[in-house]
Amino acid sequence: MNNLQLWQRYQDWLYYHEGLGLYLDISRMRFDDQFVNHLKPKFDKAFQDMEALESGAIANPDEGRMVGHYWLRAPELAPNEAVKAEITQPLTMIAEFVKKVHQGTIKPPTASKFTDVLSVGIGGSALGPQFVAEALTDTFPPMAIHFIDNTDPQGIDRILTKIGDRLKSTLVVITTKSGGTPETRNGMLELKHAYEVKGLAFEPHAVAVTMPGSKMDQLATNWLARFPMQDWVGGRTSELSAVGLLPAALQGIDIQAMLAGAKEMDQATRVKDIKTNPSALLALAWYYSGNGKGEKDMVILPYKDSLLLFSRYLQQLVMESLGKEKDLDGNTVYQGIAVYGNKGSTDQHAYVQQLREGVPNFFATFIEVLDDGRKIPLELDPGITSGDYLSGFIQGTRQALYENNRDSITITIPQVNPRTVGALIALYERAVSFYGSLVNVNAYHQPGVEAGKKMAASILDLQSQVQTVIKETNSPLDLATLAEKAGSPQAVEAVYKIVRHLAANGRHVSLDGDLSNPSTLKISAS
Ligand SMILES: O=P(O)(O)OC[C@H]1O[C@](O)(CO)[C@@H](O)[C@@H]1O
Repeated sequence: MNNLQLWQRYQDWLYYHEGLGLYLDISRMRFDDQFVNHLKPKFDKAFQDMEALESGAIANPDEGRMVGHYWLRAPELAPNEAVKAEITQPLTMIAEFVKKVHQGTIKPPTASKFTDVLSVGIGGSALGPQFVAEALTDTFPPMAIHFIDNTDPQGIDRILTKIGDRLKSTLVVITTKSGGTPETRNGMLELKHAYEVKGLAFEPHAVAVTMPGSKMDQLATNWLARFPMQDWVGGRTSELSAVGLLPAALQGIDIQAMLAGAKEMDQATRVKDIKTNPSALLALAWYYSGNGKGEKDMVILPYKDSLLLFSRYLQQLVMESLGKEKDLDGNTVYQGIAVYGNKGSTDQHAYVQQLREGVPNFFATFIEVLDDGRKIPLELDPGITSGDYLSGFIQGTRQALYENNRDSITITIPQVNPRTVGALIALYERAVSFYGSLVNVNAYHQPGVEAGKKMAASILDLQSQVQTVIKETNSPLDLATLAEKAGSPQAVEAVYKIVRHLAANGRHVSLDGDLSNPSTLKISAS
């Protein structure tokens, strides 16, 4: 196609949401009308599936759960009054709690006000709050936010050192839907210890966001507050539940505007017509690009620093939802779409070289923000500002990729603000739902993550056995004997890795022998 034909294609496929000022352009994906017609029956089913899901169907069949994250921004659509109350009550609780924290009516025992928020959680209990904090926090927010999203002691210490004496005025938010995630539990225990070391009580500084009745909920009965998480909201779609709204509100972000933006996008994506439904257009483009089998990766390139974490947020939303071995009929399908990205134009000086010329196994998604965010533009060259450069780079890269047969989608928003961020979240949540229907997978469970968790637990059990054997044995042992005495003769490699880690951390284990030849090693207590 020549430039004028492309311009026509651009106009033919351009989606514009007037209320949100959001544009979606899929003209640089090379599908044709025949492809769209071919997908129409699948989309008819996807629209029906969405309607059923929004009416309260058990959309997550193997966990027997409703999937209701769309009701979070439209409680009036909840299937019954009880579910509606599960949405509205936490919203009232959050508003009241945050107001009192900001006023200093709710305050820590040894300081006049809470100054900082320390959020502990992982996966869906961290990625949304992190993305939103990066995207929307003011330069001088009412409370600074920090995150612990791992069980890495060095990472935890780094945050604690940064907070320093302000620990006494830090509000700890422990977020875990299930209430039993080990990383989050460890973060909580580490913080409890940190408060104790400073002679402070942990409980009056802590709140929990978790499902009522969960382990964490039971632990938190004497904490400052508990905010319920709904059973019918999955972790990766929980940003607009208490999981994301509480920390956002504490940072002074307008959470009602986030909800409103998401609601507007939900409404726009209830239209049962591919061409005028932006989430359907995204799902269509993904299906086209990867042949309905995820053959191409999704590269997310926002040309705006504050959207840096969008790709990380989408990584979980898309990959945990769509990355499935079996389809809904039990066939082995190995579905999914790999997601990665960072930000432009920064990435142009890193991996865009491969995108333009290397293995063509991706499609790009550019996110463009019209407002440069400067009241007084500064011209660096005659008539040209930094923002003009950014705008030029996004156009240039899109064009350079297209010329070399690399497809792309472009989403344009007027500004990064609570409304557009809420809308972007909803846009992708619903695109994932549609795509899940198109490829017939359950987008709402995550059976695959359990295997790694179980294996990690068995390694920790083995470590306890190994430590007991080492402590009780006077003479050095080789790895095979140690594994045998620990009751796992087959697990020599695992035992080797356990003792190597213990030795590296001064945990009363020494390894003697040739480190490049593990079978020569003798293990003893030290
Ligand atoms: O909020 P939770 O229950 O601690 O879970 C955290 C994350 O762990 C997962 O269950 C995967 O292990 C995600 O789906 C979830 O977002």
